[in-house]
Amino acid sequence: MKITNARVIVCSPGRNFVTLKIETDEGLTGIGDATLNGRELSVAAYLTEHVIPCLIGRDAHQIEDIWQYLYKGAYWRRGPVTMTAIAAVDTALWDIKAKAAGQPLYQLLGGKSRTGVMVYGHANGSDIEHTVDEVLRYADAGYKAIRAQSGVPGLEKVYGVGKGTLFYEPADADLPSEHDWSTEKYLRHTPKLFERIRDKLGFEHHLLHDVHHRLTPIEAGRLGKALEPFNLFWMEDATPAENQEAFRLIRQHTTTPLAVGEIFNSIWDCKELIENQLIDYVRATVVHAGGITHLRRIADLASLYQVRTGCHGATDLSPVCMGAALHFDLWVPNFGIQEYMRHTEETDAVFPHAYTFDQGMLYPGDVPGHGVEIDEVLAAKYPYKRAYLPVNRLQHDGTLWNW
Ligand SMILES: O=C(O)C(=O)C[C@H](O)[C@H](O)CO
Ligand SMILES: [Mg+2]
Repeated sequence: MKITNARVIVCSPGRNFVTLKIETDEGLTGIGDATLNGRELSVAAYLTEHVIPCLIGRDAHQIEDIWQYLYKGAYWRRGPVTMTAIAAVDTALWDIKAKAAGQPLYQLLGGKSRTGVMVYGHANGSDIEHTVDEVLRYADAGYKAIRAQSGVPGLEKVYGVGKGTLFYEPADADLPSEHDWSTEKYLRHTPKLFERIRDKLGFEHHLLHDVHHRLTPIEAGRLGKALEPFNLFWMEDATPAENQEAFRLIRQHTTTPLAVGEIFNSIWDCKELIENQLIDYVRATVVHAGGITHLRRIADLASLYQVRTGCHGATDLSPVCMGAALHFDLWVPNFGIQEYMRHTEETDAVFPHAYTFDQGMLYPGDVPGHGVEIDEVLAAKYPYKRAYLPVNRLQHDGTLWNW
């Protein structure tokens, strides 16, 4: 089956998405997500100018060979733009292969390892009481696992706190908006938040928290220790992970489980973290980590060290990534949890999908392929709009910090 055509579709139904569509001489098509939040057009150009010309005429069934060809063939290897572009090709080809087989994608990976995919939702509020109410609302909606983020007294805007809707969207301005940050205020506040949530909710539900790279390793150790009585499922991105060794210091101080990896794009970003058992969950997902083909390699390495998966699933990953990730999740033996931030109605309309939510679980559906399509006519009604994530500056002197 030959690849006859491929094209990039950029649209903004509520937020920006980049989608690659591959066509074959047998009439089968497949799509892959290529969205890199805030840098969307770089991946679109990379695909259009540098990747698509290499695909035409190749055998769509040779997924591994095409993966190696694009990875080694680029010479430069790795990096978010390259790996997102490769992921889009890889996802579209798995979609085509599964459609050709007349099977849902999870069957080609090895079949179901579980009945459904446990997800966590995002509860957030302007203060502790508001966040507690939101957590209870998520519990009432059937979620078994809930991430809690709250506004911090004395800070105007913080990561993870939206405007009270289900659709938190941080890429909110055409140039980065500026937030202020105080580690001291955050560290004083966060244990109180989880104490109050456990008081009201009890211990039946999983609770998660995203530090979003804003602490140093020793501060993260302190927070992890302070959160131990509240039994977190994980503390995420406790410190920036470019230096994988940094996690050793956190581990020395706390038994709160650690998750990291939404910004990783290859196995090399997490090799030491996994081999030294410095983390418990790896958060890489299909779109930014080289597609199903590469994510599977990461998960297999992780399984040797009892590290489980916890795929990233924020709104900037399109329903195409979510669909593919759910097939991966249903199969992967060392599955942990899947993040699930709901997309807007406009987004869902542009990307009709087979996956469904019920009682805190997602199900990828049983249609052939990954089960997500794109309505190109509708997509054309939502042109690209530049949108950036915010930056953080230290409140006391304006130093640029991690957001
Ligand atoms: O979903 C999460 O855990 C995030 O940290 C979301 C990220 O801020 C978002 O995907 C950045 O584009
Ligand atoms: Mg995160």
